[in-house]
Amino acid sequence: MSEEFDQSALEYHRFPKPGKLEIKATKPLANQRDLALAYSPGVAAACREITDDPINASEVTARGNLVAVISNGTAVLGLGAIGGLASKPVMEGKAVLFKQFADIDVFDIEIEERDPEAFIETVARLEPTFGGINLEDIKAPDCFIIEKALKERMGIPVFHDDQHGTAIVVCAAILNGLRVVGKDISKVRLVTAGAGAAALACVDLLVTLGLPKENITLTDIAGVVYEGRTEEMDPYKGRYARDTEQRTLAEAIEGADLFLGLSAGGVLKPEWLAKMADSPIIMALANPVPEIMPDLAREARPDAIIATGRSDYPNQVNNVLCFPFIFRGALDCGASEINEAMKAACVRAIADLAMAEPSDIVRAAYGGHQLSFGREYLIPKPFDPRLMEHLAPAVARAAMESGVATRPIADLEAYRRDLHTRSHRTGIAMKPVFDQARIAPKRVVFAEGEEDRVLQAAQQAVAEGIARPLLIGRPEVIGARIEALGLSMRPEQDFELVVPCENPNFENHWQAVYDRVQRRGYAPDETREYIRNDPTVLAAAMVRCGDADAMICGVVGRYARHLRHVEEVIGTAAGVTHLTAMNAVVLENGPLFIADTYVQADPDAEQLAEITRLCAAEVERFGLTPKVALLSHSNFGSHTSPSAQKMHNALQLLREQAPELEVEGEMHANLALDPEGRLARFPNSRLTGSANLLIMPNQDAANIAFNLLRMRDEGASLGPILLGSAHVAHIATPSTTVRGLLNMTALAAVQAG
Ligand SMILES: NC(=O)C1=CN([C@@H]2O[C@H](COP(=O)(O)OP(=O)(O)OC[C@H]3O[C@@H](n4cnc5c(N)ncnc54)[C@H](OP(=O)(O)O)[C@@H]3O)[C@@H](O)[C@H]2O)C=CC1
Ligand SMILES: CC(=O)C(=O)O
Ligand SMILES: [Mg+2]
Repeated sequence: MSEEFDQSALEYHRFPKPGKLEIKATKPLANQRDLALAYSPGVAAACREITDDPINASEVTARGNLVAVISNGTAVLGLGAIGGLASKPVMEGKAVLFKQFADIDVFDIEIEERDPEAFIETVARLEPTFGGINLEDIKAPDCFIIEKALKERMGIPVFHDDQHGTAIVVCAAILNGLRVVGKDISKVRLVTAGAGAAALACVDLLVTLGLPKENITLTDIAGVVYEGRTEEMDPYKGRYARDTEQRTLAEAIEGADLFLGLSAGGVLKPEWLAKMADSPIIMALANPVPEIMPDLAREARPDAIIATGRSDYPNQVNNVLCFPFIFRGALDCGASEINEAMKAACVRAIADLAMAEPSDIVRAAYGGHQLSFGREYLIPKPFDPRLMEHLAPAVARAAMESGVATRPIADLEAYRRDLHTRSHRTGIAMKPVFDQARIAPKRVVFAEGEEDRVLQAAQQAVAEGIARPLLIGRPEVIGARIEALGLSMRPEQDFELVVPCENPNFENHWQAVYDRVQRRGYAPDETREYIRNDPTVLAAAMVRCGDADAMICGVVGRYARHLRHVEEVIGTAAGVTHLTAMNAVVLENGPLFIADTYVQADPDAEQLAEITRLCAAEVERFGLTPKVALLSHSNFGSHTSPSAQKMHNALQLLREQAPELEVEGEMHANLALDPEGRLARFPNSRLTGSANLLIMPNQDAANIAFNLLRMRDEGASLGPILLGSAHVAHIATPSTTVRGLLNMTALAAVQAG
């Protein structure tokens, strides 16, 4: 690892606050009443709930979602017995991974105690605090004794991550690796470097999956684990002691199909690899330095599949793919333990997910690399947002079927959907829209049907059952891109191809367009060209003629060009004078809508009133009551500039046109979002609570505010949502993600309903 990288890691840990964690309150504590509820006397009511029935602890405390990551620092990564204090960065790190990947809260607990019995006594007494115990970086064989005793004594899941988390991920990777090289698990030979916590758990699980015990050779610091060896032996490795003359890893590796390193950096020499069998699988999983660096292994054996525990090489085999999700499933069904059936379910779920279509978010997180199942993509990536929704329900189902779930989940499919929503923040805002779209899926035509993002969004729309995509493009290009992206949707069955040069409804389409544009200077011939050459025009014509229910364009090219086509061919709905565009940023407490971000550059008061009405109606689709603030540099008449005056006038118009609407203005942005500040400044405000729809005086303000918030909030955003058109049409932007397009598809389908 370079010095520069180490320096960056230290800065990451030091600034802006030391460490990686803090505690955050989930309830307000702003006044005397909150204090009385949170603490004495109110808290006593919560205590009594638990004394009445201990199961209520998961309802009135954070326990049901709280896991202890506990270590005594005796086998910290591959750094050895560096002690509890020095292990703290790793344990804080595990806590962050639990939170980030599965929304599980963690207290990291480092205990300075190397005697297993004393350690067991300490941990066993923590049961009231936690919903689960994740033991971490405790050396073998102590970890076996500790885990067994704690499992017996505690009524909550106890899981030694370095054993079982690692074994689950390793087994998924090996099963998939063998699939790639076409070898049968019952015929392969395995040699390990390491015979400790991780290695022994891995070989145990591999044996249950069908790898014959006699095909396994363990090696450790003293070499091959053979029958009769006395040095550095314990009964746990003794189970795999072999009757063999081999004494070193260099000898044992001969003819092996699999190398599994869970020991220390650099113990595998490149020159030994030549002796391995054809297409060997080399898993060098010691952290942070693997048993062999992948480039050296690749040079020595170009035919090998290579994996490490690190994120900077392909095939990261690391227990992070398991522990957040196995605990998510176990906690959510109140599992009293994590048993063999739950582990097996997790192995299968990880292995299967690698073969499903990779997600756009994973691609984005990994620099847009092509990720399809194969030698360099054996198992999913840690940033794959699908992990939680695939693994946790599989684990919960296994817990329920094996009788260890104290709070069984009645509807596992609804649970999966809920997890999906939790792993995609925009999903929470979009949930009511998706639910509605599923009721009667509509035909949505995509103008840029050859684009990768469109194809991925279409695939997801099919999988979610929210729309039937119609893709404009060349069949051979669309087919090739579907193949390259590893998507499973098929023409006719899942989507329709719309080929511009073979358009059977061309006559209808051109006539419909001509009706709209003949007075805009287009001759019949030009109109024909217009449709043939521009897929946005064709998509608009299809919607106009009823051959599609809604259209989406704009993934390529300028917004203004697409807008012109939509205005020309589709136009505004009856009673609407102008189109308008609204975006939303999804904040922690819900979406904040902003308009007009793309269409009207400098709307007057009349136009602002229309924008507000269109946007407010759309906000309701998200299951929200619109609360509108008309924003300005002026605060309730503090300025009389023309732009302040127009916001004031818009308010008067809205009071007449939509008297039921909760709208106020003109006001500063901070007061829109701060009800108490607003009340102090202007007690007669008719807006209650925080505004969820901000109407800006012009497009500059709207677009700038939206993009600022979007960057601040790491891109969780919706839109642009085009409003006021005679038929449903949406114009994406070149930066719209697959998820953004999927959200637009769901919205379009619902609007068309
Ligand atoms: N990628 C992943 O997800 C994970 C990786 N790991 C990595 O695996 C390694 C082992 O962890 P864990 O099992 O928890 O630790 P343990 O201390 O329980 O086991 C370590 C094992 O490695 C052996 N070993 C240590 N040094 C050498 C060496 N120089 N040559 C040969 N064997 C050696 C030890 O031998 P002996 O028994 O003789 O002491 C022991 O068998 C660490 O590097 C850790 O980072 C662990 C968990 C997950
Ligand atoms: C990944 C992990 O848990 C370890 O290296 O110890
Ligand atoms: Mg570990």
